[in-house]
Order: sequence, then structure tokens, then C-alpha cells
Amino acid sequence: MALIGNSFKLHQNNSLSGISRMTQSQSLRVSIHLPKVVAMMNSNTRLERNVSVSVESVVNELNAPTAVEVVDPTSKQHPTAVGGGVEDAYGEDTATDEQFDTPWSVSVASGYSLLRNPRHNKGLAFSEKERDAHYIRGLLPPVVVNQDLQVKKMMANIRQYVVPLHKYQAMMDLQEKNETLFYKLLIENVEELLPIVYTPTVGEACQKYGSIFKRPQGLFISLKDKGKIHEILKNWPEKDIQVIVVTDGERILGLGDLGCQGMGIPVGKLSLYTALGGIRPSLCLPITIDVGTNNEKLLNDEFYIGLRQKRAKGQEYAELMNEFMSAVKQRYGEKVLVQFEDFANHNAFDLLAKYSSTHLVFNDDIQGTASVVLSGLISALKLVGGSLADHKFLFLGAGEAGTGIAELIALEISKQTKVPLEETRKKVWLVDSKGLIIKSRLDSLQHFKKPWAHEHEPVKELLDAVKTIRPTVLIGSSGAGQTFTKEVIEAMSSLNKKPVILALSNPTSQSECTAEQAYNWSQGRAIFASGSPFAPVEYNGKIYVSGQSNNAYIFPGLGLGLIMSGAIHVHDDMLLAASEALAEQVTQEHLDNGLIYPPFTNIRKISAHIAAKVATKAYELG
Ligand SMILES: O=C([O-])CC(=O)C(=O)O
Ligand SMILES: [Mg+2]
Repeated sequence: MALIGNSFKLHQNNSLSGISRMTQSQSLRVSIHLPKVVAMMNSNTRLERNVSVSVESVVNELNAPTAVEVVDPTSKQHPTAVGGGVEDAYGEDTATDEQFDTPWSVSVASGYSLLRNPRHNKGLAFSEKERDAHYIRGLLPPVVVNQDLQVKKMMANIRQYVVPLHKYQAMMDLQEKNETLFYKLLIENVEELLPIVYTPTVGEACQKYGSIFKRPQGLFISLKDKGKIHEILKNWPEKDIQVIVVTDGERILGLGDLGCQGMGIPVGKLSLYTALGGIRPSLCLPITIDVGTNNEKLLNDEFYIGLRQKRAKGQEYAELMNEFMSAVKQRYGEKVLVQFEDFANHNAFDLLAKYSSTHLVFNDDIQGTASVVLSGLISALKLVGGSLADHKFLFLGAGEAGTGIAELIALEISKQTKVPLEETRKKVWLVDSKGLIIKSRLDSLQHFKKPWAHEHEPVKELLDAVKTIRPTVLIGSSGAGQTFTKEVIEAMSSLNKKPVILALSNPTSQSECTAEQAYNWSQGRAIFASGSPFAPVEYNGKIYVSGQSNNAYIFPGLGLGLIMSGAIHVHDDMLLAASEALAEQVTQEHLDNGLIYPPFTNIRKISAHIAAKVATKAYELG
């Protein structure tokens, strides 16, 4: 691995792709040295042989937005020959494509076009020398400013907007004009800007995507493109792609079917891959698969940007997805990571089951959310006491997030106690729209709910389920806002000294309860976290700061670890490793303040830790 053994070299070429494979015996050292590698990816320094990197530099370097290629000089191949996520040192994963087959060629922008190229434009930060070298003298006013001043000005502009959607639009405009500045802004102001480029504002942006649409972002693949998907991938200007986030827009956050307008989600998720995980933007590809929408409002909206037809399903849907998945592997190799995002339950589980053995895929809503919640629970145990096995979990919502989290909890208990999974699942109960999931409902249950059907009398309402199951942990994954009522939280508080309450649904409007409600109704005793952020709450003269239980803590680091290690499959143990790595970042001070997640301000360091643990696990797994 890059820096181990001091026999490697870093080139200033903005890429992760040169990280080469390691043997299994080296895995121990990965866990120690990987953060250094992560740091190096973000530095612009050219490191020659025998350079050692201090641990402090990791944290410093993580704050620089651009990435650097890491190359193993012992490898014969040049990094540009890479087909997938890492250098193909063993010739295993060369994509079957001809690489130079697009009908146009890429040239380095200069002059006027350089100023209109978001990837290379620096605006007023171009130096005198650069203005001469790139033929832009005269195209800019004389002043030369540094990036810090640019950040200061942009933040002042953004703060002037009162409406979050306007802030979102300003951020998207910046991404279109000066990508480097966009990421610097996001990295340096992560807590302030995350709610803008991500949940909750991105939800509203998707709802209004057609009417605020200016320039296309990402790649749109629709039913009309059947048989041509591979050609379409070639139209994308970058050939070396390492992460794809794809949606079909059928279940955007808790907002339902937004069809083609779901594109805001892959775009937002991938900007976090860069800002939170240090992955170079050009390696990231947002994709929306448009198979129609069942959202009547959108179908009748004159500004709707997608296909005006009902959703394709069954064979037609499966064939398009299959063509897509094959084309992706053919074009980018077996090490390209595909993150499924915001698919509806009925497709999400099937797609994951179908492609997890042939592709490097994970479903963020099932697995990413599970990993972040498990991590929060590991930390919560330090506040409430006991081991996971001592607790009882009740979910409202038995879809992707609910059953995904439930399974990871049961798996972790099983690992800790050596009790079979079938038994540990009995610690976990789920309520769906028809009530408690129980044995007598087995025949009519969707397949992903069946493992959670335990022996019990029918219970219709959540409140009654709380009273009869007597959970210590209540988790909302229903997509339905205001479902943790005063009575529900009071019941949880009468059963538990410190009830653990997680209201995971996004955006804020869909949250099962607000932070204020959780603290007020539990008389300040709840250990609370939510999917979308809430401002601190004052209760009885004390300030309560709640954590954000959102998969954004996990996917950038998980993805980075997968890419770095050259993994070709995602294993549940990697998700467990990510959970533990995140929980390790929660300090006593955080816990003393009731926080079960570390603040987002340190997210790049946190992602580096997660990546290191995930990569270590990948090597352990062979
Ligand atoms: O996007 C988010 O904030 C978390 C998530 O995956 C979802 O709610 O679907
Ligand atoms: Mg999602």
C-alpha cells in the first residue's frame, strides 16, 4: 500500500487510482498507515521515496480538497490503464472497452473557456503568472485574491439568503462555476452547508427540480435509451469513474416518487463523497434512471423534466437495470462502486440481492443507514448501560432502513453472544402500517419482513406496541412525520430511565418527532438523534444538542475504504467495521453532552478512520 515500506511515490495527478493491492499479511499495517494514505490523497505535495508522514499531517491534509494519485513504482502498469477502482496491477480487471473511443477529444481548457470550466476555473484567484500562461489576462479584473477571501465573500453571499432553497441554488451555481471553491466552502463550513446541499434542503430541491433546472447535472438514462446505455456512458466526459450513486427516484427521502427529479440526491451524495470522503469529483458519477413516475402532480407539471409516463415495472424494469449494471461494469471495470440510493422497497431489496455477488454494490438506505444506526447504538450503550443483547428494539417502519438496521443489530448481537441469528432477531420488533409484525401475518408479508414475524397477539397501534413490547430503544424509519406522539414518547419514558429514541426519516418534515418534542416529552431524559438535523433545544434551563443519525457519516468513508482496498464485494463485516470505527470517534465529552455521534466538523478525519477500518476488514476477508 502506498506509503508502507517507503517504496512508493506520489504524483500530482489528482487521483486515488494508483493504490495497489496488498497481500493478506500486510493487513495489520494497513490499519496503522491507511490514514496517512488518505491524507496524501488530499495533498498537493509531490512525495518522493523515503518520505515519512506525521500523523498530525493527516488532519491538516484532510482539509485540502484536491486529491493526489498514489503510485506503486514496483508495478509495471501505468495508472491510466486502470479499469476499476485501483491500479490493475494484476491485470484482472481491465474493462473490455476500448478506452479512446469517444468521437471527440478532451483538450486542456485555456483562455476564455478556462474561465467557464468549473473544474479548473479559479476566478479571481488566478495568479499573475497563470493569467499569462493560460491566456486569460484581460478577461479578469486586475485584482488577484486568495481562496480564503473567495470563501469569505461566498459565505457572506450565501448567508444573505433567508430561504434555504436559495442557498441551495447559490451552492449549485458555485459548483457549476468553480468546483474547487465549492468544495472548499463545503469542507470549511460543513455543519452550516450540509443542511443546504443535503437533507433537508435537497429534498425540496428535488420536489422543485424542474422549475429551478438550469444546467443538467449527472447522467440521465431513460427507458428511451434501452440498448444504448453503454453508448450513453461514453458520452460522460470522464473515463475513469470510481463511484456511481444511482437512483430511480421512486422513494426520494421520505418524500415518495419524484421520478427523474430525484437527480438532486445522487448529485448531493456524491458531493459528500468529495467533501466528506476526499474522493476527487471527476471520479464520481451521479446517475438517474428514468422509468417514468407514478406521481400525478409531476406528470401534470409543465416543467417536469422526466418521461411523462407511468413507471415501468416487472421485466421491462429489470431488463433496463440489467443493461445498466452490465454497461457500468463493462465501461468502468469490476472495482467501480455502485451505491443504490432511494429506490422503493420492492426494487431495492431485489437489486441488492441480484447484484451483490457480481458487482461492488451497496444500498445506502438499507446498509449505510444500518451501519450509522448501529454505531449510534454502540455509543448510546455507554450512556444507558448493558450490552446490545440486554436491549429490546422496536421500529416504526419495516422498509429498507427498518429491516436493514434490524438485521445489522441482530447480526452484531449474534457475533457478540454466539447465539444464532434466528434467535437474536427476536430482540427486534417491527411495526408497519398494519401494526406489529407477527407470525399470524406471515403469509401476507413482503419477503424482507418475514424474518421479523415473531409470536405475539395482534397489535395495531404503535403506542400499544410500546406498552406491550416494552422496548428500551425506539427507532423511526417510517418516512411518516409526527408519528412519535406525546403518548408514545411518554410511554417510552415511563418504561426507561433514559429512553433511546431515533427519528430517522428525512427530510425534517418527515421526522417522526422533533428534538424539542423528544426532550420535552421525556423531561430531558431521551437519548435522541434524528436523520435530518435539529437545532439545539433548551429544556428546563439546560441546552440539549442532538446527533444526526444519517448515513452521511458512513458512505463517504465506507466508499473510500472499498475503493482503496480494491474490494470487489461489500461484506456485512465491512459495515460492522464502519459502525465500530464511527463509534470510536465519540469521546467522553460528546457522551457527557448526550451526543451519540461526533460532530460533523471532524468528518474528514472520521471518514479516514472508517476507510482505514473498512480496508483492513477487506484485506482480512481476503
Ligand atoms: O439522504 C439522507 O439524508 C439519508 C437517506 O439516505 C434517506 O433518507 O434516504
Ligand atoms: Mg437515501
